[in-house]
Amino acid sequence: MSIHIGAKPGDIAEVVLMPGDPLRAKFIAENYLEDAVQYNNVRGMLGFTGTYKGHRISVQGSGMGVPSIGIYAHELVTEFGVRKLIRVGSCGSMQPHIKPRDLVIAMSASTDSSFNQNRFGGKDYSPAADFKMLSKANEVAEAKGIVPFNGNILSSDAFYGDDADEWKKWAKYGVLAVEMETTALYTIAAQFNARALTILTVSDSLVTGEELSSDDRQNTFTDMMEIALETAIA
Ligand SMILES: O=P(O)(O)O[C@H]1O[C@H](CO)[C@@H](O)[C@H]1O
Ligand SMILES: O=c1cc[nH]c(=O)[nH]1
Repeated sequence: MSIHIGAKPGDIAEVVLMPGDPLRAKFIAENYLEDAVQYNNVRGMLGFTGTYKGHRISVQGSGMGVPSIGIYAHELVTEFGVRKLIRVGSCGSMQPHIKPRDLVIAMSASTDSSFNQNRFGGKDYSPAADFKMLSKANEVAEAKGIVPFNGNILSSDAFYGDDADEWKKWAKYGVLAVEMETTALYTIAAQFNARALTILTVSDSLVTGEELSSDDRQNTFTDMMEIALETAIA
């Protein structure tokens, strides 16, 4: 058992899906995993292990934001031997051609967080996805008739910022969408020689103001979940 994950050695699979929302973790376990067993309820951050097409898979809520996923990713890799982490999250689109329910795969993650500046003495580290998993996720998506948008995303510390137009600078430089965790996930995976990928479903558009409900965000992003599961077992 680690400080934040109440599992025993061996309870967690080598590959873990990580939604921000612990109830999205429960949805994935209930709808896709066979013989799923809940191994964590510390702080209500649910974690489950089961099998998907005969392969052992875990799904662990990460909570919201860089500090929270930083804790869970670190403990999964260093205390439970996890080797592959796939974030399955929601995001806000910054580009007019990327609409609600579209999929975004994060090749890299820019950030306004100090997480890596602190780590690298003020210098700029570029957290990047695992290329093999990124390629596989695209292959799986295309086989389902889905063409995801691949590119740079923003991991922001603030869901509610002060300047309503701040996102436009990032958008001008080609950033596809905003979420709150990937910069830390990719950095921690790199630190411990593990592999990480973020797949996101667009839950709202900063361009048009459209947004999906909380229930949609928890229970309906099934294309993303299925692509992540197929990538996980590849
Ligand atoms: O839907 P999840 O995975 O939580 O991801 C996004 O949603 C949360 C904000 O509503 C942040 O965690 C952000 O990254
Ligand atoms: O706009 C959004 C939508 C989802 N997640 C975010 O962090 N921002």
